[in-house]
Amino acid sequence: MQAVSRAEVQLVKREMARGSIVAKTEYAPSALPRFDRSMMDGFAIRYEDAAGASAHSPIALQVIEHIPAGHDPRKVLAAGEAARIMTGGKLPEGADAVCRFEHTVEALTGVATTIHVTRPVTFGENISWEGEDVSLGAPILCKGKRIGAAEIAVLSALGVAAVSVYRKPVIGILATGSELVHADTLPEGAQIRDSNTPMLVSLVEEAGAVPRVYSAEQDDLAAIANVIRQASMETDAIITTGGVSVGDFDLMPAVYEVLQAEQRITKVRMRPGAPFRFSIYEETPLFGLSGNVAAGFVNFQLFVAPAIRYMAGHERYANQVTVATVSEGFVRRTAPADRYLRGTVIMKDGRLHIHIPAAQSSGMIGSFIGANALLRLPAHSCLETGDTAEVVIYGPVEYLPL
Ligand SMILES: Nc1nc2c(c(=O)[nH]1)N[C@H]1C(S)=C(S)[C@@H](COP(=O)(O)OP(=O)(O)OC[C@H]3O[C@@H](n4cnc5c(N)ncnc54)[C@H](O)[C@@H]3O)O[C@H]1N2
Ligand code: MOO
Repeated sequence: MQAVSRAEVQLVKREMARGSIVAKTEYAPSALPRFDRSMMDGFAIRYEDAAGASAHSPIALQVIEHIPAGHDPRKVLAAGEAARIMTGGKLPEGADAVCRFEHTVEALTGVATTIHVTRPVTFGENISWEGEDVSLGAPILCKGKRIGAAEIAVLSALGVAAVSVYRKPVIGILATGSELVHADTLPEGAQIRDSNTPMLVSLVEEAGAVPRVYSAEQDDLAAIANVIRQASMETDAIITTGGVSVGDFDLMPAVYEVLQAEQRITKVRMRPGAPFRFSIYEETPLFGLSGNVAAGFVNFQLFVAPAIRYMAGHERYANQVTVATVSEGFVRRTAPADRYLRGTVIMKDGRLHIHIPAAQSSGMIGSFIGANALLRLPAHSCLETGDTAEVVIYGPVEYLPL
């Protein structure tokens, strides 16, 4: 990760912070709830007053006031008294429990001045005490963690209007290849629709960054170099697809030469995605992915996603690696070089299992539908049904009932 750096810290409005990563741990400026409150519709009482109450020998209490949510109690509750209180209502001084309507008689009319409690309550029953949810000074946002709906709810409840987060990195995307047409264009002859660009837009967003799509006069070295020059001034990193292998029109190596980019990685010993390249141009990282759609997907998950998460400020930016058991129906396989097999991991009987489809070619994307993991088959190893193997999980895992 030395090759990429964290984006700068900025203050953003609470509602704009969703999906961003916390740059500075935030502490609760006040307690939640702000006051002792009722969790049920019922009567605030002194718990000792209801000791021994039952349906056969109910205990009578005098109703002294009515406390809807949002209203301050006006009276102090004494022994033998009750205050009609609604869920969320502020507990009157002197009360230490709430007896719900269902455990009283004559309660539901709302006008009774005396109620009969038919069940004892314990101290604090149906009460949420001040600070019980979030105590004053407790950490509410932790550095390096992603902000989601729950964090935004807590910030709102505490009135925190803005938070320090890392700016979401902007990632340039450039698909190369003169055979490509836009996904909405009807391809003619041997043309193909560009599926890498929309795929990368989604992957970049999933990784917590902002995609910016570029286009260049295709298979024109100077034009591609110019677009990269321009993009390097507007983005934090650039992803290209295609043209990284040894074909007659595979221009990316020549583009890096023209740009005098510092080439750090020119090939990786794995499939799919062997021709992956990583370079630095004017301090901007350039990820050169294979044009083969599955190869590009694998390159992205293994190398680009962790780098983006790092730039975005994630504390745990590395891929999630664990082990899973290969499910029924897998045809025994060996690998001359490290191989990543796409598959679907599920949790069953308390263990992770992976189903691996037969279609594993670098140019095929169909078998990625519904997949959530890549199984690593190390070079010169053999894999069959029932074996356990290392898996990189990149999507949500379904849990089957036990
Ligand atoms: N003689 C050799 N040929 C190849 C080698 C090799 O070592 N020697 N490597 C193979 C491997 S492995 C891969 S992977 C591919 C990599 O090719 P490139 O990354 O240079 O990609 P392209 O040639 O530009 O395209 C490959 C394939 O993908 C299609 N493509 C390209 N861009 C898109 C896009 N945006 N959306 C959808 N599909 C795209 C393109 O039409 C090609 O079919 O090279 C092997 N060859
Ligand atoms: O490395 Mo390439 O991605 O196998 O086909």
